[in-house]
Amino acid sequence: MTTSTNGAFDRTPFIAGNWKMNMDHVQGITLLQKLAWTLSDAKHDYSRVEVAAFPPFTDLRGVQTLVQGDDLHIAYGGQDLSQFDSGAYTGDISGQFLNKLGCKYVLVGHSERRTIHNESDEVLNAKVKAAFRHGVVPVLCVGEGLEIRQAGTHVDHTLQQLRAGVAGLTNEQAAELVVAYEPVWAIGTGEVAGPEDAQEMCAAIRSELETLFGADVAAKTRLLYGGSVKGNNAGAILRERDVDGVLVGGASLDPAEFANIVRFESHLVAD
Ligand SMILES: O=C(CO)COP(=O)(O)O
Repeated sequence: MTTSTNGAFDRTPFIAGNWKMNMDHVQGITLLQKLAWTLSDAKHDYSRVEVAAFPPFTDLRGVQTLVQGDDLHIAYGGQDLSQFDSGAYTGDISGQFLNKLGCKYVLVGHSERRTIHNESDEVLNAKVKAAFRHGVVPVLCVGEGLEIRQAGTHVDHTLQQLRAGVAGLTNEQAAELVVAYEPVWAIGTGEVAGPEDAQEMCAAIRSELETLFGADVAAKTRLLYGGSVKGNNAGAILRERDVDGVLVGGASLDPAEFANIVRFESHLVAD
């Protein structure tokens, strides 16, 4: 169980929606508004389960205006950032711009960026540091492809990505960091890793963080699972001891479904 003996979660659960390249800025506002209404109707307690959205860059200003105007407690962030601060980097977005737009978080090293944009571990480590430099918390994504899973080397592979991504961080930064384990074979395929697969990897990640930064830090870092998470499987995954949240793709585009995932505790009680 994620819950400790006193019934409280060890770490605040974090439910995040990665919209990927979906939702223009008008559609994005509507989606966020519907999500906020649904959660408000359900009297969701945001201090108990944190909610975040990762819209496309072009939506962020509208999201900021809505969140501020309606005093929403939904956090938001970019899906990527530049490893550089400013200058001649056409098409890139600085962490400083994200901070200015009120982004609390930013995704770093999503598998779609690692593969389609060939982002190396070295670049991703620079992006993690750039995020911290600009006061934005990185959500570092790690995870193996199908061949690696079939070869049985998925833990080694994922921990190697982790070590490269967090190299040079301070203990304080490592405690604040969020790590998302997203096995590539489970992304957008409907093929969800079993709760025990998510737990196996999250436990291995936590133990590696303990080796690198000490037990106090590792006890604070939040670890997410991502890959075909839906309302009907989120509860079982989130029940695992080392899984502190989920990073949701497709299902985050449906406000009712995503709200269902956010409210996973009500399903646990019903079990
Ligand atoms: O990549 C993901 C989240 O970042 C997962 O996507 P799906 O939930 O659509 O499988």
